Amino acid sequence: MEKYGVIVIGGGSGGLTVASGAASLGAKTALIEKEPHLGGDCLHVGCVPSKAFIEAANEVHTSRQGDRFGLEVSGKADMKQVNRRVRKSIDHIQEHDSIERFEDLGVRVLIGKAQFENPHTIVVGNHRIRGDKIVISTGSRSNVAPISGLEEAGYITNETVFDLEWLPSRLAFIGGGPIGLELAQAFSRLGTQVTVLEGGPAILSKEDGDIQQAAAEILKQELNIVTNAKVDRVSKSSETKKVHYEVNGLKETLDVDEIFVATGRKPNTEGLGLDSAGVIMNNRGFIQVDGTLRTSQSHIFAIGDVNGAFPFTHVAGQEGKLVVQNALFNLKRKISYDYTPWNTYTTPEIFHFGLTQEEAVSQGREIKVYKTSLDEVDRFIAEHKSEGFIKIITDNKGKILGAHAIGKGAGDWMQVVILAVKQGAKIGDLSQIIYPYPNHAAAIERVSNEYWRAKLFSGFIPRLTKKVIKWLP
Ligand SMILES: Cc1cc2nc3c(=O)[nH]c(=O)nc-3n(C[C@H](O)[C@H](O)[C@H](O)COP(=O)(O)OP(=O)(O)OC[C@H]3O[C@@H](n4cnc5c(N)ncnc54)[C@H](O)[C@@H]3O)c2cc1C
Ligand SMILES: NC(=O)c1ccc[n+]([C@@H]2O[C@H](COP(=O)([O-])OP(=O)(O)OC[C@H]3O[C@@H](n4cnc5c(N)ncnc54)[C@H](O)[C@@H]3O)[C@@H](O)[C@H]2O)c1
Repeated sequence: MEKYGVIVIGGGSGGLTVASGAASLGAKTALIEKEPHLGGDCLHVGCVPSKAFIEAANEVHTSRQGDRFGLEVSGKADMKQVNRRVRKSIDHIQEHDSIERFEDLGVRVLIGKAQFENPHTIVVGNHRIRGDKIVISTGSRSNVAPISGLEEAGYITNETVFDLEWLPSRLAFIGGGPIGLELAQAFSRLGTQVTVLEGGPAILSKEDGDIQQAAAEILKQELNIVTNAKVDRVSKSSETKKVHYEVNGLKETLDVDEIFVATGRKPNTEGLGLDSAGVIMNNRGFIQVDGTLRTSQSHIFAIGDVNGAFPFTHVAGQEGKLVVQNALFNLKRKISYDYTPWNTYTTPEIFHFGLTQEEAVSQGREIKVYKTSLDEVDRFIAEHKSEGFIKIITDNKGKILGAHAIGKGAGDWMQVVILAVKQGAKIGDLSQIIYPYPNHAAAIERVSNEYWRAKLFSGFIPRLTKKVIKWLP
């Protein structure tokens, strides 16, 4: 039986980070992936294709608005062309995540489904391999809500949408989280009539309340969004799919050509033989880990979506880097999610960092909230893209507890705040750096000026300066 220092199960965002890190540091490393290619969900059915699809849809949308400048644009978007562009983006990045590249790094790549035989032994096809340390990074998949008639009528998810060869005229999205909304808006921009049925009282339930409200107002210009929608069943008559739902006690039926289900995620743990490994799961069905990302077996780690902490590519990567150290050097370093931001790539983009106002209040903190509309920031005004705002939540001393923004490119220009907080800077420090005029990040300067305005131009300081100025010659 072949023996390895580290065996990684799953060649996606988390697994690839561990495999390359462990091999580069000299550990004998094996990587097991069930698909014939590496890259995982993010590359094949997640982040990359969705962002390529969104960009294609945005280009179509912008072209259609050419009439504002006297240009005539007509015609229907060709889904085959759109998805060909999506494929091109995947193929480009696939080169970086190729099996050959990992083998060149010294990783033994085994293609096949991994199954634990015992806590140290894994079976993959005809191979039985043994690992001193094992890292599970098998990701997640759509948790399709159990809706009567859905299976019979058929539906699409992020796993099948990028293979569509035709553009649906009418599309229902069940679920108003980031997966649903990013793609719902993209379809709308390609020319589809889109309805989003969200079971909860608001879309984007993890966002700050003000952001949720603003996002709903903006997105409603392009999408029909129904909240508190209880989807009872789905039926099909000839080519039309019917979604039967109830809202505020009223029964409604929505006729569509296709249904996209985006009702959350569930971990890929089936068939892994976790019982044989002695690895236990938490009450949500995700693999239970401690702060060092060790499972109930101290030599087995679980990272990425499968541990249910934060389902993002950058988190899987961050966890992977920590596990390389903990696994190889028997360290007990703990993961910190304190500086974990995320973006939602709707138009406009949404940036999320730290506590929401609701979370800060529920923790009983005394907070101050600074908010500036983007229609006070010159660049957004010049570009006619001034929808949105920036909001920073601090404690009484100006320490940043949360930062949120909705606006053009917010996911990029708000990065400044993450660095500032990481360096221990407070809100006041954000106005002490120079923002080359007229960049978008000046929104940060503007909101931090609010802090100084409150501090300097009211209360004791202006009373004092008034007196000093009076006595000056
Ligand atoms: C539509 C969509 C858009 C998204 N957009 C973003 C975004 O913009 N930004 C962001 O940060 N995140 C985004 N995400 C989330 C992101 O894709 C995941 O958080 C990330 O892929 C998780 O990485 P992972 O390593 O845990 O899992 P994955 O990258 O999915 O890798 C898991 C791998 O394990 C393999 N595997 C599973 N079981 C076995 C087994 N038994 N044996 C061997 N191999 C196995 C799988 O085939 C897969 O390759 C998006 C997700 C979706 C669905
Ligand atoms: N830009 C990004 O970083 C990005 C993009 C897409 C996905 N992701 C990741 O993927 C994860 C999963 O995204 P998601 O949108 O599938 O999940 P989610 O859990 O965020 O949202 C699912 C939504 O579906 C609703 N829902 C559930 N059952 C329903 C039903 N029967 N009827 C109507 N509504 C129902 C829920 O109330 C919820 O609002 C996200 O948490 C995110 O971390 C990230």
